Amino acid sequence: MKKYIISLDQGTTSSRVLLVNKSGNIEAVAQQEFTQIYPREKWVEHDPVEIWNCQIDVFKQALGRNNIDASDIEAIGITNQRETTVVWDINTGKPVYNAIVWQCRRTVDICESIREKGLADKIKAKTGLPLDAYFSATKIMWILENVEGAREKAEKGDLLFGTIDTWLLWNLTGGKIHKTDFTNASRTMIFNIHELKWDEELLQEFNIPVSMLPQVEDSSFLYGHTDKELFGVEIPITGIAGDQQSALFGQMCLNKGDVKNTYGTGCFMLMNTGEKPVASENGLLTTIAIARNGVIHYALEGSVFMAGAVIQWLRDDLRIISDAMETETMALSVKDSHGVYLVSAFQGIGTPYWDMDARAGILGLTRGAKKEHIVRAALESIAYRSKDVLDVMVSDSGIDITSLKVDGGASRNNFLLQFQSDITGVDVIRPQLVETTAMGAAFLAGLATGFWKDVDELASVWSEDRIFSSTMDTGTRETLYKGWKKAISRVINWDN
Ligand SMILES: Nc1ncnc2c1ncn2[C@@H]1O[C@H](COP(=O)(O)OP(=O)(O)O)[C@@H](O)[C@H]1O
Ligand SMILES: O=P(O)(O)OC[C@H](O)CO
Repeated sequence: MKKYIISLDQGTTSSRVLLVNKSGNIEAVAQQEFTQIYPREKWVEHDPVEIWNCQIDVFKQALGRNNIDASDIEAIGITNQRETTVVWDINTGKPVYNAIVWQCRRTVDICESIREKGLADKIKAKTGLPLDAYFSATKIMWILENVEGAREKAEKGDLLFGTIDTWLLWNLTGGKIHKTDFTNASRTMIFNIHELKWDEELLQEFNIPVSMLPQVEDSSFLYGHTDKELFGVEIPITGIAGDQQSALFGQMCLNKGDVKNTYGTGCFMLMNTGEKPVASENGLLTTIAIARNGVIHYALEGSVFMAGAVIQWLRDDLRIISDAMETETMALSVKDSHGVYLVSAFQGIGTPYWDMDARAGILGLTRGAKKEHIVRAALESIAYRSKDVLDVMVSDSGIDITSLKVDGGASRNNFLLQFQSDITGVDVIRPQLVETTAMGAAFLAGLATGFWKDVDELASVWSEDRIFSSTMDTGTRETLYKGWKKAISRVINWDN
């Protein structure tokens, strides 16, 4: 019996590898950061070759440091930063341009010209996504229009497109397999989430040749085997999911109404809405949660751009803390925020306000305000923004949320989670393993091979660390949240 599942977690700033055993314990972790490329204001790129090398290096490190033989690996699961776009030449395997990262705003003008053609509603109806530069479609268009010779090659069928999962899969299989899974496809803005295929009409509108696109498969599926050259043995690759969907699965949010919130640089909240897609009236995305055994589950997704990043700002720019860990003690050293609110609209504000002209502010300061109050207000702002998203998720889905599973770096902060519960009135559940993103891909890979028999077996792997329940009375909750809404109203449209 093979001993391990390997999870490759290719994130926006680093590549990680986790080695998971049958009991669901993590036996080894390796991680490496890679270069962020900012060629111009608001442009963000990664070098796909560096990403590949970095991912394979950490893979080999994880095996080498722990004396693991590749023949002991049952299967590989891949989870990845989503939307980030790579286009490469089928003949050379070389990218024709850097990867255009999900954060990159270079295609805002392309989006505007698509909007002028009156296509926004159609795009939302077909793909579940608002027309935005965030998603892959306009990034592919940009490469085809701006990289010399790319359009001609693409028309001849010589170029391939992939999100990062597809790029890693292609390289792991020695250039043999060009596939993706439904969760990643649902982030491209060219995938019809109802018909479950690339949308011919949108492809025509965007002038993207269908020959570039990967075949779409279930998230738990035998995609192919690693090239023997890499590890001396051929290891099956049997799981793929975008990182937020992988975290949803890793949190065992398998049923309609289950919700998770990941507190990282930003916050991503996803609710499993079951086998039917739910359209949002309030700026949430409708996306594919997971595809297993031929069954699709959909999700509603809301995101907050600045969450843990606010804490980094306090540390690196305001310099009122030296470590993120300090914020918990500082916040607890004062009895409240002393009326201070911090709205972290540094780059505009998303769900449900969607105002790119909003700017950040620290409001309600009096002469008695201390840095502890500002730190507390910063942590509270993460919880207030998550409540903003949670409230519209309830109204759009018609499903009452009674508990919220949490993960991500900032979910280590007990003050934050207690305040999250207080301000929402919802139980906040932190699992023992906060590596849920990587675990989700490991679970998907292990389920496909029978390493784990079924999800019931996995349910015993997931265990709770702590539940935070509200101790705040309704009156206080309402007063505080009213103050938050007032603070929001002051920063809206600031830069206009
Ligand atoms: N104890 C803490 N309290 C508050 N924020 C924290 C704490 N520890 C880490 N963070 C924040 O969490 C983020 C890192 O979380 P992580 O899940 O690694 O993010 P990402 O995957 O987006 O890089 C950072 O922005 C950091 O400021
Ligand atoms: O790599 P992360 O954790 O910042 O996640 C990025 C998201 O997938 C973008 O949609």
